[in-house]
Amino acid sequence: MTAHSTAFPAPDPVNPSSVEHGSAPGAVASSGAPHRVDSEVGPLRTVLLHRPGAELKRLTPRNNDQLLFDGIPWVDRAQAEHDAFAAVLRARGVEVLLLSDLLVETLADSRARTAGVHSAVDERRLGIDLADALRSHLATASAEELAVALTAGMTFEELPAAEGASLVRRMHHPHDFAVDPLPNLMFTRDSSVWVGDRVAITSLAMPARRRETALTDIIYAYHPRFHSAGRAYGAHSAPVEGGDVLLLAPGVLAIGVGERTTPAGAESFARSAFADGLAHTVLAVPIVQERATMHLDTVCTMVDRDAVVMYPAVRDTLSAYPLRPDGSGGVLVDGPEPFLSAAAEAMGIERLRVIDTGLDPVTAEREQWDDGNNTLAVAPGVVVAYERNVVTNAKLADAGIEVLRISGSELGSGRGGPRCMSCPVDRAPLVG
Ligand SMILES: NC(=O)NCCC[C@H](N)C(=O)O
Repeated sequence: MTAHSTAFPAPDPVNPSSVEHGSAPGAVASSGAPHRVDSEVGPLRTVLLHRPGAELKRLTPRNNDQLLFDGIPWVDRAQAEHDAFAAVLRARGVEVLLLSDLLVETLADSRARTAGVHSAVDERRLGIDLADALRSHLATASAEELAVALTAGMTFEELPAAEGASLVRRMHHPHDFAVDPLPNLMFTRDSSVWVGDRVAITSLAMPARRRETALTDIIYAYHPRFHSAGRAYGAHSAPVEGGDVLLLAPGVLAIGVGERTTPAGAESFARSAFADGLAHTVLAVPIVQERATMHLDTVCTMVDRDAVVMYPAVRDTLSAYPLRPDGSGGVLVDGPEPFLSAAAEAMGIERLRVIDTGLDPVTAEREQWDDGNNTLAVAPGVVVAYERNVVTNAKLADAGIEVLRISGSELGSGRGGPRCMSCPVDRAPLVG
């Protein structure tokens, strides 16, 4: 493993994001890193996916609600669907990075191992003795074994055998989780987001997902490919999830505020982006606090440099509070104003087009639930979408958008589509 040499202080192994990142909270000097994302639709060059694995096998009818799944996926089929998704991207020349591969490579670094073990072992749940035993066990596990424990979790019956009596072990059911699984890890969009040449480790709102950012944090801190990448935003700040962050144009962000991202999260993300020179305008966009609209990207995604696909039910009501820097480290707040005109103004275009999906309200509601509006652009006017959203896809095609259809019958049970399942790490700039 390459030595961890950066232009900024080495992270604290048990808390990589604790590094002091420059002037504003979460800010560092520009790294000149080779990764950069300035828009939603610039030709996609590199993307981070997570092929679902053993963590999905932890889902049962007793825990699926708490673990944020609407059903119990058929795991082999979900993996096949995900492989097909990755293949579609590769066929378009996209470099696909798989989170588990990066994690195993990262865990070759002893500081990453320390941080990974620290994130997984919860002394409040295990008690001192069991926590110590688990730490020792994981400390000697191979990188591959540790990566599985970190992603799929561990049950009490999977803990290493121990001498003596432990009340904790004796009173827990053998199938209780000693380390929680992370079945939502495949929604890589939410746990980190690139803005310009910096990566923000987000702050996830739901308890079932919080530990995901420990993994993205150590990957970006210690993987040789990323360890010099600049950071944006503070990983332990107010909740912001990547599904709420849309890069409408270079310097223009929209941040959904609803079930996941809070007003404080949107405001501090904006403050950090302004301090780092990553944005001149952030639109804070209120969305209904419901599961169906958990993130902004469940109702609106960009399909071209000046066009979005949007859930018709919100088209006329979506609003925005434009935030701009006040020049002395603060944030000026305007609005609320209609989202579409506020976005167009900030983007410097005459109009932000909404592809007219013209759906009847029932079909629109069904296809929104199945992530019809959650498309991933691989280039301007070219998007990946779930094939099941037949009507939305047909309307997109009618409007001249090339739709690369993928199957999501099993993947969709986690309530996330192609955008949710992808974290763009590098996009070519938009020219012209
Ligand atoms: N950006 C997204 O909309 N991500 C989908 C996340 C689905 C996951 N089951 C969750 O509830 O967080």
